[in-house]
Amino acid sequence: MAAPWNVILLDIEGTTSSVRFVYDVMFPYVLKGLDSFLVQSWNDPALAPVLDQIAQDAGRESFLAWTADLTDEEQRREKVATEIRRLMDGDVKATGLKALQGMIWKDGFERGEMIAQVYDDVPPALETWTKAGMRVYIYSSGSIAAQKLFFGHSEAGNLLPYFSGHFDTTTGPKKETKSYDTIAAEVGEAAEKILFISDIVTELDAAKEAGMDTRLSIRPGNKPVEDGHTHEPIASFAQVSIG
Ligand SMILES: CSCCC(=O)C(=O)COP(=O)(O)O
Ligand SMILES: [Mg+2]
Repeated sequence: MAAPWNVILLDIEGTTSSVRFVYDVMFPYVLKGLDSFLVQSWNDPALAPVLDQIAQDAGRESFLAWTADLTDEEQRREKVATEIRRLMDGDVKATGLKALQGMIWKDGFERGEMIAQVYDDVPPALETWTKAGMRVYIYSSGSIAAQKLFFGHSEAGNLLPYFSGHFDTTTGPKKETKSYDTIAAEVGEAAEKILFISDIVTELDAAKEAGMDTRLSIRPGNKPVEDGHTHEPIASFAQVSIG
């Protein structure tokens, strides 16, 4: 029997990997390194668009406009650091914050200070699905750069060869149907031929509204899910039946 989907689209936190790893390892790494990263990278041209994005996420036109009242670099860095801490306190999935986190995680993954946790059932499922001819994509609030660092440096080794591509919030928010329309168009598949797996019901609702098939990821430490949703739960990728 042919597989019911041509594409499998995966969330990361709460789906391929534990919420605990993100909150206990990855986020503290950012908070610890934030101030020194900003000092060291302040004149790095790669930081400028990220600072503009942080300002835009805060409702301002640009970093220059956002910090126009400040007189020196140190004050501007402090404003950025305060905003990053505020966003992280509220677990806001803002695009600028996620881009900055990815830049800070780069050293951590590349130096071996962090190794990404993935559930044991994930690598064999990626192998099975891709061998069966399906394409696998990631859609996470984590930036595409961060996703590549994460899966390039996982406990199971480099998992990047399994992925046909990556999506983040630059495609659109994960709780909006339009984002899933865009992803379907970009991967060149009818939405009905795409399975999206996530731990967040509102993300799955948006994907289903776009016509995608869905599975609700139930992993240890995930936020409890209220009854009344319409998504088939799975506790392991081994439960995804490809026929
Ligand atoms: C490499 S992603 C790190 C985790 C993260 O920052 C995040 O926001 C994950 O969100 P998800 O959409 O994968 O639940
Ligand atoms: Mg998630």
